Amino acid sequence: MSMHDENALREQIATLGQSLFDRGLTMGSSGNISVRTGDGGWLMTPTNACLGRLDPARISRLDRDGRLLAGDKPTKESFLHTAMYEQRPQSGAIVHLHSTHSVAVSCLPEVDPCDCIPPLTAYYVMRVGRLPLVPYHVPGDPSLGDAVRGLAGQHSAVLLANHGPVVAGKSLEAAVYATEELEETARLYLLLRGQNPRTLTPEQVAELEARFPRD
Ligand SMILES: O=C(O)[C@@H](O)C(=O)COP(=O)(O)O
Ligand SMILES: [Zn+2]
Repeated sequence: MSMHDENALREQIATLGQSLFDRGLTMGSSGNISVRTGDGGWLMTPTNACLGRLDPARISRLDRDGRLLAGDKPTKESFLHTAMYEQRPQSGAIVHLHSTHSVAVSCLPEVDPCDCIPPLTAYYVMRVGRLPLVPYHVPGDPSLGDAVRGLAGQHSAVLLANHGPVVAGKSLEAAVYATEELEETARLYLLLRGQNPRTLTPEQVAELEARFPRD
């Protein structure tokens, strides 16, 4: 990857991080973002950094073995990100947020751990699909990577119990869009809770999946 391309990616991470933060999709220094680089390594947001105020030059650059090459110490969730990439060669970026409604769903005792949010809308099916719950782990614990590894091959998004969503996309833009859609659908799900909403039928979901395959 040329220096020019790397710098453009650094700028894009900072711009989209600020956009997510400014719209209240993650707070304080929560959340992290990574993007795969052309040489098999990654750019990752530094640990304890606010996504709303990222300095592109300080974003961590890791090689294919996860060693830090440049920038600040990476997110403590680097294991989680690399575990997900390992299972998803088609994914170019990952976003993890503490977006309020998604976190709320991750705390509900009644959610189906194989599929936390029902197919309420077509766009949710197109962007996210089936969303499994990953049992609670201490943030940054390498065991979280192992837990995600078993699910990431089949799912581009997972929900960490009592923590938040982790969403992969072909590009950073795609991962951000899917994370936004997940958050809005979590909000709808909470709004409709107890009202027995009509969801899409399995046939409607299958049709969407055939016409709009996800990455
Ligand atoms: O919840 C956590 O502690 C992490 O998952 C997180 O969101 C922020 O950690 P860093 O990326 O290490 O700042
Ligand atoms: Zn987190």
